[in-house]
Amino acid sequence: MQGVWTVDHVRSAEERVMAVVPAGTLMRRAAFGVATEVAGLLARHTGGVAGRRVALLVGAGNNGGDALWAGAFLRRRGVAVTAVLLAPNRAHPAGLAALRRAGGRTVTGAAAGAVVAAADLVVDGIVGLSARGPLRPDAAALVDRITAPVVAVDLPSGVDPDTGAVTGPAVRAAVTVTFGCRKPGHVLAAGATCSGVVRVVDIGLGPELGEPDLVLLEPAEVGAAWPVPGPDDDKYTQGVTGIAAGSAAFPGAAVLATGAAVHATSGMVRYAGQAADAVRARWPETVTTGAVADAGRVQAWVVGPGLGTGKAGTEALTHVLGAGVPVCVDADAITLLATNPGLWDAREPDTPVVLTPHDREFARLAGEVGPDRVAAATRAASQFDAVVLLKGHSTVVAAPDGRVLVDRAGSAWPATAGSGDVLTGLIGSLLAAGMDPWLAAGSACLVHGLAAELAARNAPIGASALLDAVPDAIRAVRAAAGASMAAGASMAAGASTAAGVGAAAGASMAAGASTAAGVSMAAGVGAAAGAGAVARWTPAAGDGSVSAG
Ligand SMILES: NC(=O)C1=CN([C@@H]2O[C@H](COP(=O)(O)OP(=O)(O)OC[C@H]3O[C@@H](n4cnc5c(N)ncnc54)[C@H](O)[C@@H]3O)[C@@H](O)[C@H]2O)[C@@H](O)CC1
Ligand SMILES: [K+]
Repeated sequence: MQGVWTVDHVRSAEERVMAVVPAGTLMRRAAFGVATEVAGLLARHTGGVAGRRVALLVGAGNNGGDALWAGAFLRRRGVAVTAVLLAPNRAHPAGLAALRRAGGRTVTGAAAGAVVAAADLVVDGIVGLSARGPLRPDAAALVDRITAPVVAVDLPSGVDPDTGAVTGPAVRAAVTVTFGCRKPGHVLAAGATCSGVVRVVDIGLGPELGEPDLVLLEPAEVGAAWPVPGPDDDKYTQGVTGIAAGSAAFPGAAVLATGAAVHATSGMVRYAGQAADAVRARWPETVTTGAVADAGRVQAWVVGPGLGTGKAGTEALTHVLGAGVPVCVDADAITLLATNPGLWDAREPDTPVVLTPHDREFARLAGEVGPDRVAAATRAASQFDAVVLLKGHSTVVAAPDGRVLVDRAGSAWPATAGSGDVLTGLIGSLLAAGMDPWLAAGSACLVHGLAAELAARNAPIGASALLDAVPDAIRAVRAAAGASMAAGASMAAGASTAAGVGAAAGASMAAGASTAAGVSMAAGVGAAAGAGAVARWTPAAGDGSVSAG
């Protein structure tokens, strides 16, 4: 898992480190990381570094200081650096002096627009961890003039550092170079999109950071935990998933949710409901009945997709909540709980529940999501004593015990009708296999996003295609896991680290999973989908971090 830390925790860690290192050390480490990334991008994409034009957008604080120091380092490589001072009287004094000593130029006011428009690359040092609200009008007007790729310092300006919310104009970076660790603004809401590829520069905060506030699952760990049959297994030992979904009006939801459970594990799937004929026709390996009461024993239930909110749906929900096994509650079942909270009384005490609302369902169940998606999901998880998977481009999964993970979709391809039914079926089968509900929800989400990318290959898809790609997605995460295990084994056997890393990188590329960079999981798909300039500037696959030197 990769950790993500809130601004308060980053600041505390910074204070502790700053107390024991000479003044200015952290800023110079940070700035050196920015300069390294900028020089690398210039070299790879313009064929050189010396003589290239870099514009620095410099705000009033230390974020601008980082940009100015980075400019000073870039001058040593012969880059033509011009700093646009947005608050000339408050620009970081030491950074400004360093840039000027190194031969960098500064501009203010009306001359700035032309400098920004003519740059080969723009560095965004407008505002960082102290950001409040969107870009101010003067900065927004300059950002509008940018045609070159942007490297954001620490965080794209205009993005809320702790929620990723963007409420007005914001910088859209090709690369964000951040310091010490990822912050929530890099992975949540619109901030995840504005950040582009995130590079983490080690400035020595690591030992002081403590437990992360959020985590990101890695494809390799999902692959390692994915349940597959062992030599002693049969169809029952791997968990029987019950699907209470679909109706005469919506048989498709039942077919999709059941299909996901069929693909996810080798355990048995029982379907119960009004779409039994359609399910049996498409998935002959399932056992079908007309009502949940007749379904027989299962190890987890999925309830809701296409179920309807009438009498049959209410009866099905009441039955599964009282069955004493984990339940994934989705779609119409969420609406039923929202409109009739008394239905919660049917829940067998201690039954693990996973709720999978999108924003409108969440609002019905627990009030408006608001700008802080982590706070909303955490609040609902505690209120309902359930894992809450709040869907979005970045999906937040909160457990009642306070654990929170974020799944940053590598693409928007999962946004298609029926996609949620597939996700629910995946979660249900992982619950039936006995996986921790929070991990089950997060793992299903990661595989679901990867399946969408593999299916789409850069063209729109429907949920059936996504479903068909689930086995390939599972193969990919299992291959990533195999590669890490092989790498670990060879390192333990005394093989060189480089060989291990190379093997892992090769295997994850073969698997279509670009893991540590956390960018598009289907290699190349995300880059190809981006706007021309951004795609051209997407960094080469790397390990997602650079040394501060
Ligand atoms: N504290 C440290 O140890 C380190 C900090 N570093 C840098 O310092 C940054 C934080 O610096 P600061 O705390 O000085 O603050 P920032 O540079 O983030 O912000 C400066 C000022 O901008 C103003 N502001 C807030 N929102 C704005 C908006 N939307 N538009 C325009 N102006 C806005 C505020 O008055 C704020 O004080 C980090 O993001 C990072 O770049 C790095 O140098 C690494 C070390
Ligand atoms: K910034």
